[in-house]
Amino acid sequence: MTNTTATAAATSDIALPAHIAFLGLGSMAGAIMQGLLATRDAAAPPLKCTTKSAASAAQYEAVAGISVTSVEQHSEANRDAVRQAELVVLGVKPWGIVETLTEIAAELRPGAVVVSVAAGVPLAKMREALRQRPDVRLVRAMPNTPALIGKGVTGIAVEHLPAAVASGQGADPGAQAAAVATALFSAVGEVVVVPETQIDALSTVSGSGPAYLFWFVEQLTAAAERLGFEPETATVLAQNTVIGAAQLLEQGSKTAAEQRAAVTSPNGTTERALQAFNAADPEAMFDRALAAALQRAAEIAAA
Ligand SMILES: NC(=O)C1=CN([C@@H]2O[C@H](COP(=O)(O)OP(=O)(O)OC[C@H]3O[C@@H](n4cnc5c(N)ncnc54)[C@H](OP(=O)(O)O)[C@@H]3O)[C@@H](O)[C@H]2O)C=CC1
Ligand SMILES: O=C(O)[C@@H]1CCC=N1
Repeated sequence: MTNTTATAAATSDIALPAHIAFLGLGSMAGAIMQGLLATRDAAAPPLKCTTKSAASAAQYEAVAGISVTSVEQHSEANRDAVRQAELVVLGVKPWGIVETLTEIAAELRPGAVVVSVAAGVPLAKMREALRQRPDVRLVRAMPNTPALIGKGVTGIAVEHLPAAVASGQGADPGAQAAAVATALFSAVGEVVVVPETQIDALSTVSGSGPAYLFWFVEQLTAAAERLGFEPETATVLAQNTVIGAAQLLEQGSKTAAEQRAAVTSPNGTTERALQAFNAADPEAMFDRALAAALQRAAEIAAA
């Protein structure tokens, strides 16, 4: 497990609660749910999941180990899903977080841990929606979609409760909540625990990061097509190059810089290509892109 900023609990020390609910099961929460399912004991209680539409719920009809109910078909779906849950994952869009928390506030099991994966929604805003439930522990998480195949990277941040509230909850409720969230996200990849002030910045790197890589593949494919390759061939060239290179990195014997050096013959062709890329000031381009993502998170927080 990687950890650069603060403490991340060891996976083996933590038991994942038996009763888990997922409210919202789209690209992100669906990936976490399916990644988790792959590691879960067949005898474990079903993961209780909800979607907005019946059509989305129907996509999971044949999946064993979960029950999925849509709010469209059953207006009580979210409230029913959380009643027994020790751990609740909020997988709705950022603008649905407060509404969903308000909806489930009275039904949450005492001491439940509620984890939001929403970009830009601060813990303080979530706490405001759950102000009548100081017993419930809140976590902000920023996962990414490779969680689907157990290769996710997730940043988590816990709230710091006022001393008066925290003292009524036994030893360090924040640490306990972090441990539960770590147990969840360790099942689907790497976990980094950070202060909440860093979670939006982390999101611009690892939360959005898969999209940057897919965009790179699209760009390389299109460039190959402009060089005259058929679309199918261009896709094989670009896509398999990125997959192969990522797997070399995963082997871990060399850093990215060392792997790049191994491809780049002195005065060779790759060197010329990299010089052309560097002439476009990639540092400024990356800084601009990540700053734009950070700015959007701030806008969501202020909305
Ligand atoms: N996509 C990503 O890579 C990442 C996303 N995130 C965060 O994850 C969250 C979800 O994003 P994403 O998965 O992309 O979005 P999606 O639109 O794919 O998923 C949203 C899900 O929420 C469901 N939903 C909407 N309203 C309700 C409701 N009232 N009750 C229950 N379920 C509801 C939707 O159901 P239906 O399908 O029926 O509309 C859908 O399953 C966002 O907050 C985002 O910031 C975080 C990290 C990475
Ligand atoms: O684009 C988004 O808002 C979400 C957060 C990080 C990745 N996807």
